[in-house]
Amino acid sequence: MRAFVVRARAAPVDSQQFLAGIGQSAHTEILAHTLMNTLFVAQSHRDDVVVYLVLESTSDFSRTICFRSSELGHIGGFHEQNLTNKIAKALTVSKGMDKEQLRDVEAGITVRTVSFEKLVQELAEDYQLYMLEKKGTPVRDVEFASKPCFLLTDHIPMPKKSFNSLKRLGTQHINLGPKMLFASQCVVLIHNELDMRL
Ligand SMILES: C[S@@+](CC[C@H](N)C(=O)[O-])C[C@H]1O[C@@H](n2cnc3c(N)ncnc32)[C@H](O)[C@@H]1O
Repeated sequence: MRAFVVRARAAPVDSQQFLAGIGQSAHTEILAHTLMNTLFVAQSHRDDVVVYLVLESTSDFSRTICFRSSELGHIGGFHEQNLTNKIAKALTVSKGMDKEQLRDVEAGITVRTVSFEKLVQELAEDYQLYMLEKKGTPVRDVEFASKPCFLLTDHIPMPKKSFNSLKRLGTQHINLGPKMLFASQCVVLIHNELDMRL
């Protein structure tokens, strides 16, 4: 199993604001692009992937939308609008939720009011955490654990205080090369690196 967490610090948890953020300063389209490249391959989807999108621009709780590739039904197409609509639907379902509640959205998709910090604490019990960042170990020198979980951000960097808590959870840092890439490009390289080692 491969897990990916995208911490989207600029993404609104209100579904209308989320949709309005496409192509604007919130750059919510990043989430659709990353979702596309983590879950799908040509003519199919990967069957061993779980993706967590953590949307943090909120006046109450972060929303963590989870996509499990093995449980997803027919998604209805790979275009950006379809994927952003799936995220917006999960946000609508999450309206009025209290802290740390979970709701089902549709097959393979759930939404939780859980923070990034709490989520990674939970994931660290099952997975080896790897943070994608330019100062990390070159990916080709990394020996991956059997259950890796990759942590990425949107265009806003991980806050400094998160580095200490991630360190306590044994997070390793990975570099994917000299260029600053989009999160959606990082996940393709990670998948490919793992695919080549199978
Ligand atoms: C567009 S980048 C984020 C840019 C952000 N402004 C920053 O300075 O970190 C999106 C995600 O991809 C990761 N990333 C981008 N290029 C990378 C590279 N060459 N190696 C490792 N991670 C990378 C970043 O760490 C971040 O999690």
